[in-house]
Amino acid sequence: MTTTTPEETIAGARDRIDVLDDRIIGLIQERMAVSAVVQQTRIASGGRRVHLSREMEILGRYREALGKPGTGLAMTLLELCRGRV
Ligand SMILES: O=C(O)C(=O)C[C@]1(C(=O)O)C=C[C@@H](O)C=C1
Repeated sequence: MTTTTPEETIAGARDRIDVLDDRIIGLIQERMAVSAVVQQTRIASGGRRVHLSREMEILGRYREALGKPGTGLAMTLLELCRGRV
């Protein structure tokens, strides 16, 4: 029987975290591109970049799923997607 050392367990878990972080970053970049389409379309038809009620919906969703830090995460995501307001 082979035993796994704590160092090996940690190294393996960190490899998985790196893979997950790459996927998360890819998803964020995809979200930014989709968000840009929505914003550009709204602006081209005379609207504003920011849509507050939609942002409230998104903040609520993240908070419900992840608790209070979820709100901060959603705010950071929104800033990445539409810039600072
Ligand atoms: O859903 C929209 O109307 C968007 O423009 C997308 C988005 C987002 O990234 O989620 C970006 C800016 C708006 O203020 C609200 C939401």
